[in-house]
Amino acid sequence: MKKSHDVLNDPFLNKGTAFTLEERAKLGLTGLLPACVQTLEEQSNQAYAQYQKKDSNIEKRHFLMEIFNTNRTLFYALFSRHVVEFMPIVYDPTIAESIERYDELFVDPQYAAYLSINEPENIEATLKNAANGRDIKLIVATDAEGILGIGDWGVNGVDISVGKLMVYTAAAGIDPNSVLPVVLDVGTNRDQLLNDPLYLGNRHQRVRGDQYYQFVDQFVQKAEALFPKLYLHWEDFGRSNAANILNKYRDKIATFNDDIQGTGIITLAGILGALNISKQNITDQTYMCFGAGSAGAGITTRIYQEMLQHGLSEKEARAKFYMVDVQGLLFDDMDDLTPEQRPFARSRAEFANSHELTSLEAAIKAVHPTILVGTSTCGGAFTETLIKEMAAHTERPIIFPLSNPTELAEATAKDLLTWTDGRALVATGIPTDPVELNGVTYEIGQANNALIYPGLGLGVLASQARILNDTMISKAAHSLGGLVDPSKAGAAVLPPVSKLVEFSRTVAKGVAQSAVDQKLNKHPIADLDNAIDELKWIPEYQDLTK
Ligand SMILES: NC(=O)c1ccc[n+]([C@@H]2O[C@H](COP(=O)([O-])OP(=O)(O)OC[C@H]3O[C@@H](n4cnc5c(N)ncnc54)[C@H](O)[C@@H]3O)[C@@H](O)[C@H]2O)c1
Ligand SMILES: O=C(O)C[C@H](O)C(=O)O
Ligand SMILES: [Mn+2]
Repeated sequence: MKKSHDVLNDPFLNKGTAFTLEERAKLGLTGLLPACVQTLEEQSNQAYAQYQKKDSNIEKRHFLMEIFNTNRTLFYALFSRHVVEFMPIVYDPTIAESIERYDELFVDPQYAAYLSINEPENIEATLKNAANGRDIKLIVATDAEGILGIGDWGVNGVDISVGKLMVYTAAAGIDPNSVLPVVLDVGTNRDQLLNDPLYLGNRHQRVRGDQYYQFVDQFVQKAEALFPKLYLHWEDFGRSNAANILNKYRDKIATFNDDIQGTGIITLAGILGALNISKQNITDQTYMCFGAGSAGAGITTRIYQEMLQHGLSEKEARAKFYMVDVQGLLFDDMDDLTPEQRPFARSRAEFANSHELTSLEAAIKAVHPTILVGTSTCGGAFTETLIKEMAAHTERPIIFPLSNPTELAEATAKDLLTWTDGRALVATGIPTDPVELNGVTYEIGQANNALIYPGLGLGVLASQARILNDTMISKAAHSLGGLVDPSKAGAAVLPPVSKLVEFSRTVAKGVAQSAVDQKLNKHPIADLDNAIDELKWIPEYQDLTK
């Protein structure tokens, strides 16, 4: 058993002033703490009072990380008491600034595994060292080429893996002892970092091609060999690699790409919520994606799959979708389409003026979409002119500006509701306060993959599913239905973050049941609810002397 400072310095064991006098005597802690023995409640209240005195969001986050780095139980006890308030601080949007300033603010590696493409021979040792004997069931891995919408941040991007895992525990009770944040440091193309004397990562351009994919594969093989119960979450990879990596492994191991699949699920759930309010059918919609990258194409594919499930043929369903990217409306004669864009590229013969459709506004005028989803990283792209043009042709336009962080959102909910006189059905990627308009309070759903990936992960882990397939993913999207009263004026299209813990459990049950129904569970499960509950970690102190 660890003693003295080995206990105090272990964030998984440390209780700080909550160590009882008996524990202090048995663990060699006598005199190493102030005399007063506090309860977890007293510690939480004291920490929260300190938190409230911090002036900026980044200072609030930095303080919370100090708690995280020294006492995981206290951190999650605090997080569980303030989920709605802490999510935008621990996670999106404040995590963007934390990543941008990672090397300036660095104080602790936070039990992450830093894998360098220059030492692939160290992958196994690094994963073993980082696990340190723990039974790792969940890894969030990033190469940080596409952090949120802020792009390539090299090794700084490790913070997105750490932050995503914090949300897994806060939302779904995933045991923090069983998780491992990983960054694949393959270099960075950001000159600001390469020229920054404080930068802590490999100081060279990103490595691409065979060497890159061999490195990723070595990581997967070693991780799967070391951690047999592993669920592997890919996060914020670049558009040219994200889908390739997911497609290579999705039928072989339990794995998931949050930007592609997670956003697809939450956006479908939001659209189903919106159609619940407008009483319209999904097969009557005309869908436009603005920014057809990992998230945009992933969402489009998910909505397309849903239309097939509602009885449309592939031809009928494809006719409902339009993608706009840097080229404007995407056409099938373009030679720079990604494999994920190509199935949705249109024929120029459909338009008399196809060569003029090189902007979002022109595309909207030509197509008159009823659903517009932004994953473009272009802040403010949904202007009043083009939103009014869209709203002139559909009674309840569904408009989701999903780009993160805040300054990159294509529009604000307030503007969208104002410009459409309250008719728009809105969800945003960042948290948005309710909007008051014409005497109605509009609750704004957060279409962020953080509302779905924790429950999805809990479902995969509880069922010990061999893989995560589309049936399970579709089930996750439909599990979020029915949680909002659509008849209430200003109703949100998604359940509120205040119910995140509750609906993460609902999602987990649906996903786990789907895995078992498909016989994807590696071992027999007598009671699924029990299997889920057994995985749930509660932030409360254990008696270390027993
Ligand atoms: N709300 C969520 O849960 C969620 C989930 C994933 C991604 N996102 C956000 O979506 C955005 C994109 O993320 P991604 O992972 O798909 O990145 P990505 O780089 O894969 O895709 C971005 C796409 O936008 C296109 N684009 C860039 N500038 C454009 C312009 N001026 N006009 C049209 N298209 C343009 C790019 O060509 C690319 O195809 C980011 O801001 C990210 O934070 C949000
Ligand atoms: O990280 C988030 O807030 C959601 C998503 O994964 C993104 O990349 O924006
Ligand atoms: Mn992401």
